[in-house]
Amino acid sequence: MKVGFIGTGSMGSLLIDAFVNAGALTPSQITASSRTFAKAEKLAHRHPGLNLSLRNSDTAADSDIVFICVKPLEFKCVIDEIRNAVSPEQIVVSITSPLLIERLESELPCKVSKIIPSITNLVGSGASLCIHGSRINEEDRYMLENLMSAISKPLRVPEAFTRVASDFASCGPAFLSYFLEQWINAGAEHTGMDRQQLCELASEMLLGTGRLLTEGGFTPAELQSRVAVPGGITAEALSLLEMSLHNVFHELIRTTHDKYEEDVRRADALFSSEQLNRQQY
Ligand SMILES: NC(=O)C1=CN([C@@H]2O[C@H](COP(=O)(O)OP(=O)(O)OC[C@H]3O[C@@H](n4cnc5c(N)ncnc54)[C@H](OP(=O)(O)O)[C@@H]3O)[C@@H](O)[C@H]2O)C=CC1
Ligand SMILES: O=C(O)[C@@H]1CCC=N1
Repeated sequence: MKVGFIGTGSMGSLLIDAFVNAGALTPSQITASSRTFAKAEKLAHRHPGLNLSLRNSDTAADSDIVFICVKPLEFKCVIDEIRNAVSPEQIVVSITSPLLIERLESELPCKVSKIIPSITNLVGSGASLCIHGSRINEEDRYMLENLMSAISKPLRVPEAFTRVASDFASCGPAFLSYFLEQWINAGAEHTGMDRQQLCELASEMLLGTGRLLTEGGFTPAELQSRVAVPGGITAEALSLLEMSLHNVFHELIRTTHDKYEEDVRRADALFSSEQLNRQQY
């Protein structure tokens, strides 16, 4: 199996590092191209044997599966470059959610899926969200999800729920890290304890909490009631959080969904305006 990566910025290189480190792909199975070629060269230096292409169309033509790892508004440019280089048996995977499957299928003559990774996949953890297009068959699904299972827990989600699922799986590490950073800073400022040590404590706590929620059989509500002894310190602080953060999570979901809708519209408009031009001439 040959796998291509178009765009070796943060996520493109993370996926290549993760697949190679997990032994799921050898460097010689991979071809990469990127706008700033030096970023692709850096990867080839890290993974001797990895193939580089100057043109996205060559990356696409050389691969059974092509991951497109660019930002939503950069997508059209890439699609225009690869449209004539892919054939019906190849699979193009978008790692960004605002490009809709319907749009990708109408623009490309091949099979398409969206697979939304997470920074947690770098350490072989966290989920990857799989949304498969109508041309993907059972064998393709198995191949894609088997590949993703080397670095993550692949979960199928309906396209309509991509945003909320991605809020947790992909944005979540940033949200939780923000929460921890504020908490660590406050702890250090109030008590004088070393930030680094607090960060170590917080990180171990997060890891343990994740394990209790996955392997330990706890729900978030059960964890809270087990820790917060009646009349104790945790209960007091939980009441404060309940009062202070009550509405924040509804607003968070609204915010991510509004931005997503805007990105869908803007990414789609790039394709639609050209379609209109094509119809006029
Ligand atoms: N960051 C995250 O945790 C997650 C991100 N994603 C999605 O991944 C996508 C990429 O994000 P991220 O990797 O952080 O972004 P980056 O900007 O770091 O990476 C995008 C890369 O694509 C390159 N690029 C842009 N246009 C082209 C082109 N026409 N041909 C070849 N390469 C091109 C850019 O080149 P140049 O270096 O010149 O800018 C850049 O290196 C986003 O859409 C995001 O939604 C999904 C899940 C998690
Ligand atoms: O911030 C973003 O747009 C991307 C989507 C998921 C994680 N990062």
